[in-house]
Amino acid sequence: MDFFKYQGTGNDFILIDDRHKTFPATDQAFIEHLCHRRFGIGADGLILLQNDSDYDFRMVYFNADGAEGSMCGNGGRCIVRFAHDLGLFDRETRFIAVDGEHTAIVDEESISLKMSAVSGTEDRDGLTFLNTGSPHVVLFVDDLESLDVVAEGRAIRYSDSFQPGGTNVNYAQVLADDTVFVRTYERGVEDETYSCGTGVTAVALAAHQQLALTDPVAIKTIGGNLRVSFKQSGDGTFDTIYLIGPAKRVFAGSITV
Ligand SMILES: N[C@H](CCC[C@H](N)C(=O)O)C(=O)O
Repeated sequence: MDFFKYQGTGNDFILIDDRHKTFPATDQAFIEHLCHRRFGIGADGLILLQNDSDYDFRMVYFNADGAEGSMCGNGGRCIVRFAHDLGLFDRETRFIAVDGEHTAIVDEESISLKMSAVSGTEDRDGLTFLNTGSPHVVLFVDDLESLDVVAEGRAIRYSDSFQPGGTNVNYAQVLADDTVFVRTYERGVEDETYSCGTGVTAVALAAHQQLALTDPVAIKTIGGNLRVSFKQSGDGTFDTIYLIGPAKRVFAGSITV
C-alpha cells in the first residue's frame, strides 16, 4: 500500500490517496499499527483523502490510537498540501471534514486554513475550555520550558470534568514580544506533540479573550511557528478564523499490508 508522510510544524501524519475507497477505515488495529513509531510508519495520525461530489475532496482523520478523530488543524493543512501536490486544485480549495466545510489558500511558504466558527470559551471546573473542531483546555503558565506537560496534561485529559471523551490540554506562555509559546498534550496520541493546530487556535482565542492579545496571534511551538487570525463578534463568537503556517511532504513510501 502506497502512502505519503507530511508534517505541519512537527505534527506528522500518514496521508493516503483513498479516492477509490479501498482503505480499511474500520480496522482500528491496522491504523494504530501504521502509526506506531517502532513497528509501523510512525505518525501522530492518519488521514484519508476521499472523493466528494460537492467538494474538491473529503478529509477523514484518525488519531494514532487508530480511532477516527475530531478535526485536526495541522492535518487539515497537510491534506491541503497533499491535494495540491496531487493537482486537485490551483490555489484555493474547498473540502469537507468531520466538523463541516473548510476552505484553504496555498502559497509557496504556507497554507491558510479556515477553521470552523467557535461559540466562545466556557469555564469547566475552573479551567478554560473551548472546541475549535476538537475539544481543548487552555492554561496560561509562567515557566513553560520546565513544565511536565505529559504528566500534568494526562491528569486533566482523563479527569472526570471531561468525560466522556476527554480533551486535549494546552499550556501557553506569553513571551516578551506577545508571541505565545504553546505545548500540547494531545488526546488520541496520548503524548505531547510538536504542535497541535486546533490547540494553538484555542490558545489564540483564549489569549484574545483573557489577555487582550490582538489578531493575528503569533504562536511558537516545538515544531515551528504558526499564526492565528480571527474576528470576534459582539455576542462573543469567533469566526473568520485562519490557522496559517507551513505543511511539507517528508517522504513517500509503500508498506506491505
Ligand atoms: N488528537 C486530537 C485531534 C487532532 C488535533 C491536532 N493534531 C490538530 O492539529 O488539531 C483530538 O483527538 O482531539
